[in-house]
Amino acid sequence: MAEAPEDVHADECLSAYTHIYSQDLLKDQVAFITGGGSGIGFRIAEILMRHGCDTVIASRNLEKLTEAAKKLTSTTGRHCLPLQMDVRQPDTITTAVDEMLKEFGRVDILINNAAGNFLCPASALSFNAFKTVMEIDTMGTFNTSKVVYEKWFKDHGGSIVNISATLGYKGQALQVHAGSAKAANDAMTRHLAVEWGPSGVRVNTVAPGPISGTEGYRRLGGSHAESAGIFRTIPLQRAGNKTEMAHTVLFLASRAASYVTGATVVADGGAWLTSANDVERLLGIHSSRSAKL
Ligand SMILES: CC/C=C\C/C=C\C/C=C\C/C=C\C/C=C\C/C=C\C=C\C(=O)SCCNC(=O)CCNC(=O)[C@H](O)C(C)(C)COP(=O)(O)OP(=O)(O)OC[C@H]1O[C@@H](n2cnc3c(N)ncnc32)[C@H](O)[C@@H]1OP(=O)(O)O
Ligand SMILES: NC(=O)C1=CN([C@@H]2O[C@H](COP(=O)(O)OP(=O)(O)OC[C@H]3O[C@@H](n4cnc5c(N)ncnc54)[C@H](OP(=O)(O)O)[C@@H]3O)[C@@H](O)[C@H]2O)C=CC1
Repeated sequence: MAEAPEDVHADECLSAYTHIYSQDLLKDQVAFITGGGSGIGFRIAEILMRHGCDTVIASRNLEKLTEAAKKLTSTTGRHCLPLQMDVRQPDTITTAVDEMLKEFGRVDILINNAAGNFLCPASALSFNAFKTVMEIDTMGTFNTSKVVYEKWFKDHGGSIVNISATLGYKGQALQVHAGSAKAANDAMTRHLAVEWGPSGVRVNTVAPGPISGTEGYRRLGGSHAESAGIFRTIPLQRAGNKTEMAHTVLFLASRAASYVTGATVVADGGAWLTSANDVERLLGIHSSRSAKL
């Protein structure tokens, strides 16, 4: 199996991190990261901070965020502010963005990383379940982008990076809710890039494949897929890791990508190019089953 650079399963901050980009790439900038208290969002916060950035990590669970912010601050020496917020509730976003501007006086980068997902056959998916995932993934991305744009980016410019997924590129069983929501986000990226470009705002997306060491990966049967050898059918023959996603985000967020906007960068080891994305077949689950998974 092809080897993954950096630690594949580390839940803690990276102990021996090797810089790929200049360490002051984001010096004195501020990033707002939704869902930054865990998984890929946490690693994005860490890598951005290791490049000179201060961060706000925002989601629903303040206890988790506070613990994460402590770790991030002590490991990187930059300031991380944890703020409670639900991307489905615009009022909470407004309050969080106001608090960030009060604390830091600016924001340069927005990472729309928060999402909700589970495996469920379309026939068993309730109307409310589909709506819930659309509200978190798609509306949540729009809500947060709009608040940050109105309050800061409109007058100062900025960089937005959305986190999508390649799972819907060919269609995939048990994922109609998440695949639809992420596809809408890819379109949103292009629309907002066109509308907000004249204000100096770049809008891009990173589309991951299976990324190990997160709650999302566990929920979607990642460990099972791994031990069953399923990822060998991916061209790079493995799941990706959080650091690899964070590096792709860092590129798009930074001045290294100053002429890139409206782009979706696929970071999935080539997974969607092969026929290996038939989760139903690979995990031995049948969509005729009516029970929730
Ligand atoms: C990892 C890949 C593994 C294997 C793949 C194998 C091969 C692949 C090879 C190549 C493929 C290439 C790429 C694809 C790979 C990866 C997958 C891509 C995307 C991954 C995305 C994520 O990881 S997103 C992050 C995941 N994390 C979370 O979800 C955490 C946050 N989640 C939540 O808060 C909840 O789970 C929530 C989303 C349900 C929202 O909570 P809440 O607002 O409290 O809502 P509820 O009131 O609980 O529920 C609302 C309605 O939804 C129904 N529901 C809830 N859970 C389920 C379920 N499990 N199944 C069905 N329905 C559910 C609930 O009943 C409510 O509906 P009612 O009608 O009852 O009201
Ligand atoms: N892991 C993978 O294999 C893949 C992941 N992705 C994408 O990467 C991103 C991160 O996923 P991953 O790290 O795996 O998942 P996690 O479950 O670890 O992270 C999801 C984060 O979203 C936050 N969140 C969920 N709902 C809300 C909400 N309503 N308001 C604010 N925050 C919320 C959660 O925090 P809290 O509970 O505190 O609210 C949590 O921190 C997602 O966009 C996901 O779709 C894409 C493809 C594959």
